[in-house]
Amino acid sequence: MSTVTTPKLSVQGLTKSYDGTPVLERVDLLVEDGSFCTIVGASGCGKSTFLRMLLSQELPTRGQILLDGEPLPDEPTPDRGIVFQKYSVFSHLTVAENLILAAEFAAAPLSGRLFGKSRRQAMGDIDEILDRIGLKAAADRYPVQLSGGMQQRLAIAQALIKKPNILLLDEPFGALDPGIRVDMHELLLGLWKDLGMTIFMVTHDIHEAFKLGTRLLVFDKVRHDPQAPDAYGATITYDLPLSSPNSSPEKLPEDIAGAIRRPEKQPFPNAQLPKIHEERS
Ligand SMILES: Nc1ncnc2c1ncn2[C@@H]1O[C@H](COP(=O)(O)OP(=O)(O)OP(=O)(O)O)[C@@H](O)[C@H]1O
Repeated sequence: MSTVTTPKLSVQGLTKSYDGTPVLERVDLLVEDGSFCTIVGASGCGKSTFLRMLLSQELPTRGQILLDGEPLPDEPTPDRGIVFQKYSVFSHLTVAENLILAAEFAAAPLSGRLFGKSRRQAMGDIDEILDRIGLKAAADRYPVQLSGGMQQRLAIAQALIKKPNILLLDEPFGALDPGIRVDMHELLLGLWKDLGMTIFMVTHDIHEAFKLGTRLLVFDKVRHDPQAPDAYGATITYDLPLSSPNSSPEKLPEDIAGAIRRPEKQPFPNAQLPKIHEERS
């Protein structure tokens, strides 16, 4: 007897336009709980917009997103955390104080304050997270006293304090040196495995996308009018499983690699439509 499981996320006919200009068109996607989806695509094709819709920071123009089979709430909720390339932590608060503030707003969005048992619980969570992400010794430092990698650890901790089961990462390591990026990859993979989150991560680094993801989503336009470059939006043109040991960016078909490299406004090199949901051999 087969059992049917509800996907963690179901994206159905998602379209987003700004002032009538389409950015994303008819995006369809089913994502299982615990997946690590890496997202690549030309600059300006709508990757961040897609993440903001998963967070409910933006509402779709058409279509819908279901979370555990239910329509996504209209507002961001603590079960969905986000980390940006440059996170604006409060510079006048220490590492620990920044985390306390994040915990307070997650637990008590209206008052922004925690008292008694809830506060003790939050302090325990903060201690555990600081330990987990290697910032315990820096708990009393101010952001200006942290390296870039440490600041991104703090940004990740701020998202994790809300105990999200979906973590959205928008080029989180884009500003870091290559050596620090490798450390951050290990940290992120460890957190993903231990905490069982579903992750969506936008990156411009195809090697990073292959190394971290269980699934690669390529955003691109399937229709393009050279006379009207903004006439059509992007969608998911390739959806590749990355679990095979043979997965490698070097084996990427040239039309996918080209879609990732191509600046968004540049016309398509040929009129051929990319194949959707193609799997590599
Ligand atoms: N709030 C907004 N109002 C109007 N246009 C917007 C808004 N947000 C994004 N856009 C436009 O939507 C398009 C997609 O932007 P988005 O930031 O999602 O792209 P991206 O793929 O994440 O780009 P990049 O890789 O350069 O970060 C861009 O043309 C952008 O100018």
